[in-house]
Amino acid sequence: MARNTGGHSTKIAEASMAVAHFGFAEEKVKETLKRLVKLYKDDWKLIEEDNYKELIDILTKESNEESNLNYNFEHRHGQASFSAVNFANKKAKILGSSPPAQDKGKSLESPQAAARGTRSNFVKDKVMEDRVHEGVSNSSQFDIASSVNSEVKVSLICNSSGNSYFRQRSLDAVLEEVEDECRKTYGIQNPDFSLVKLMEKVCRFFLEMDNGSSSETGRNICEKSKQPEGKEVVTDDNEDNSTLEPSKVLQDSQSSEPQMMEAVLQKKYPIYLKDISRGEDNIPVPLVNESSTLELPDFIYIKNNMVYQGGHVDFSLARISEDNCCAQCLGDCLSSDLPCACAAETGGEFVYTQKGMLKEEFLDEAIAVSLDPQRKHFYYCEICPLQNEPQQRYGKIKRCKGHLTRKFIKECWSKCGCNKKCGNRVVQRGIQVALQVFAAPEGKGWGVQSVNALKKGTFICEYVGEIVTNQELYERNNERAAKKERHTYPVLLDADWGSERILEDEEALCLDATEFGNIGRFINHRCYDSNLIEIPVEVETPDHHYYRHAFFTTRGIEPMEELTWDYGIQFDDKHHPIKAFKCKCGSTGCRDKKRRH
Ligand SMILES: C[S@@+](CC[C@H](N)C(=O)[O-])C[C@H]1O[C@@H](n2cnc3c(N)ncnc32)[C@H](O)[C@@H]1O
Repeated sequence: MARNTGGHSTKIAEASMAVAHFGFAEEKVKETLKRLVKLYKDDWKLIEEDNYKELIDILTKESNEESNLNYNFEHRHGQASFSAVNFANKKAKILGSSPPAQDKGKSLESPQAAARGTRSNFVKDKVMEDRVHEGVSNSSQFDIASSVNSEVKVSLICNSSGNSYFRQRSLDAVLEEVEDECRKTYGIQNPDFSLVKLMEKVCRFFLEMDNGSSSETGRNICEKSKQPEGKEVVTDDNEDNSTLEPSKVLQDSQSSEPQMMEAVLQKKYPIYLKDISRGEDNIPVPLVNESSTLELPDFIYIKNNMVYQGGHVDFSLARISEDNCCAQCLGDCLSSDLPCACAAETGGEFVYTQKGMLKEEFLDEAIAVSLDPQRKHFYYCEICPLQNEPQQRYGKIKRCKGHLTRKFIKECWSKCGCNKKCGNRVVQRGIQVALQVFAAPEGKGWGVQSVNALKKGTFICEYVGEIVTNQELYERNNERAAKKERHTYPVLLDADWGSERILEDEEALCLDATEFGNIGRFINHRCYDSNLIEIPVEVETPDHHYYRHAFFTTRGIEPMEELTWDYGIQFDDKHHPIKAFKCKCGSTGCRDKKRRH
C-alpha cells in the first residue's frame, strides 16, 4: 500500500509511527529501516506493503533474539508465563512470516531462514502486542514453537515490572476467571468452552498448518485469472458417505481434530472448498456441494467494500467532528453509565447487548418498517437516479418507486477513545459465526446457510462489493445484459436519501458484488418473511451516502438453515434496470405473482 508521498524523513517518520504501538525502541526502528531502504533500493512500496509487515517481522525476530527468551515455562519474578502442550509423531517444519513475494531472493535474511539457526530446537512464530492499561504501557510477548519431535510450546510473557503487587496465583483460579470474562465479552454460550482446550487447538493448528496439505483448496475462486477453473477442487473418491448427516459433519468441524474433519468433509461433498475467502475473512468460508451440478462462482473475495473510480466516499478522519465520535471515552462504551455520543444516532441508547446481539426493540422496529404496507417510511425522489438513467433525466421523467428510509446504527470507530473491543463495534469486527456457501434448494443457485443454531439479533455478515455510482452501475448493467452475463443483485445505498438534498451522481452509490464481493453475495432472496434483515451501519463516514449494509437475524435460526433476505424487488417493475428473476422463495407472501399457484 503506497501511502507516502513525502520525502525520505517523512517516510521514516510514518513508518516509525505505524509500528510505534509494538513498543520497539525508536533507534532500533530507524536503524532497521535504513537497512531495508538500502536492501530495497529506496523502493518504499515494498517496505510499506502489508502495513510494514517486513519491518515488523525483522524487529520482532531481532528483539526476540536479544531478549534471550526463556523456554523453561517457569514463573519468574515480575513475569507470568504459560503453557506447554505436546503431540506425538508429527513432523515439525519451520513456520513464520515471509518477506514480500517479489523479493524472496534478496540477501537480507528472512525471519524463517534466521529462525533455523537459532539456539533453541523450537521454531518460533512470535507476535508482540502492546497493552495500555491505566496509562501504563506494558508489552506482552506471545510465542509459539514446535520441536522436531512435534512438541508445541506456547509462551505468553507479560511484563509486569513496576507492579509491586505481583504474586503467583493458582492457575485454575486464573483460568476460571478468564474463561468467565471471555464468555461475557465474546458471548460464548457453549458450557464446554475452556482456555486449555483453546490453547491445545492453537498448538494443533500450528502443527497442522505445518504439513501444508490442506489449506490451499478454494484459492481458484479468488485467483480466477491465474487458475484454471476447478483446479483445486477436491473431488469424491466414490466412497459412500451418504449416511453422514451434514449437521454431524459440521458438528465435527467444531471438534479438536481438524484434519479428520477435513477428510470427512472432502468425502461427503463432491465439491468442497475449505475457504473461499482465502483467509481474507475472520473465519473460513467453506463452499460445499453435494451434487456438483452448479458451476463454481467466478469472482474475487474481498472482506471490505472497495471504492470503484468515481464514487464519492470520503473516509478522512478530519470529517468526523467532536460530536460525531466519543474521543473522551475509555474502554468499553457499553459498560459506561452514560451512553456516549455515538449512541445519539439511535436515540441516546446503544442498540447492541453486551453479547454483541442487536436489541429486540430496535430489531422489531426495523422489521416492522421493512414490512410497511402503507409505504409511509418511503421517500420518493423528484428525479430518481435509479428510475431515470443519466442521459434520460432531461427528457420524460419516470416516477420514483420509492426508497425505504431505515434507521441507522452508528458504531464507535478510530477517532473514538474507546478500545477495539468496545461493545459498540460489532459489524466492523466482521463475521463471527460459522457460515457455508451451499447449493440452495429449488434451483436458486448458491446460497448461504448457518452451520449452528443462532439467536435472534445475531450479526451475520455485511454485503460487501465494489462501491459504484448509479451511473457506473447503469453502464455495467447494459454491458452485462448485452453479453448475457450473470450478475448478483446490486444493493442501493439509499437508506437515508429522504433526509438529504438531491444527490449528485457521484453521491448516489450502490454496492456491486458481481466481480468483487464477500459471502453476502450468495444470500438468496425471500419475500417478506426472510430470516435476515439489512441494517444500515455508519462506521467511518458521518454522512449517509455511504454506509455498511449489515445483515442480522430476524428470528432464531436452526443449524444448517438457509439464510435469506428480502431484496425489496418489485417483480412487476418492468423499468427496473435489472430484469427480475423468477422467484422461488417459497414464501406464502411471495410477490412474484406469476409464480404463485
Ligand atoms: C445475490 S445472488 C444470490 C446468489 C446466487 N444464488 C448465486 O448462485 O450466486 C442473486 C441471484 O440469485 C438468484 N436468486 C436469489 N434468490 C432467488 C429466489 N428467491 N428465487 C430464484 N432465484 C433466486 C437469482 O439468480 C439472483 O439474480
